[in-house]
Amino acid sequence: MIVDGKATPRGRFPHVRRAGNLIYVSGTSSRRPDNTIAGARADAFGTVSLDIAEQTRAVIENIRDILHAVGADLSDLVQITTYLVNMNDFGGYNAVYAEYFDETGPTRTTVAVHQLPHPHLLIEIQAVAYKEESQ
Ligand SMILES: N/C(=C\C=C\C(=O)O)C(=O)O
Repeated sequence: MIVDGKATPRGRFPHVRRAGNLIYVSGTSSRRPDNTIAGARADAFGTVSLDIAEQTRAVIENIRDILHAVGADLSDLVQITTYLVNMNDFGGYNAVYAEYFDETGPTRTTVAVHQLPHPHLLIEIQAVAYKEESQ
């Protein structure tokens, strides 16, 4: 399913797919529908500054919007995989993450990757939720 109002996927895949009671959310970034990136800005000289806290918050909010489109919420998440470009961002990411989730929340794996699909992206999250179809 492609979710109205979210950034168009940059490939032939959906934002989200339900398989029975499981809901799979494709890797999601802080990209906005207009293809600008929350947590990335350039000054008058073109110097780019990237903010892991802002990007992490935007990613989680994007996932929340995508889950809402299929009748689920962040509280239904059971598993998260996070891709960071730089493990030096782990602390900033972890602090924002803790505003949304705790030890009763989804299992989590965080890894560093060489690159993400845009040079201004610091983080991408892929997630799985469990929500009974009839609910
Ligand atoms: N999930 C993928 C890319 C996501 C990019 C974005 O949300 O900006 C993919 O290429 O598999």
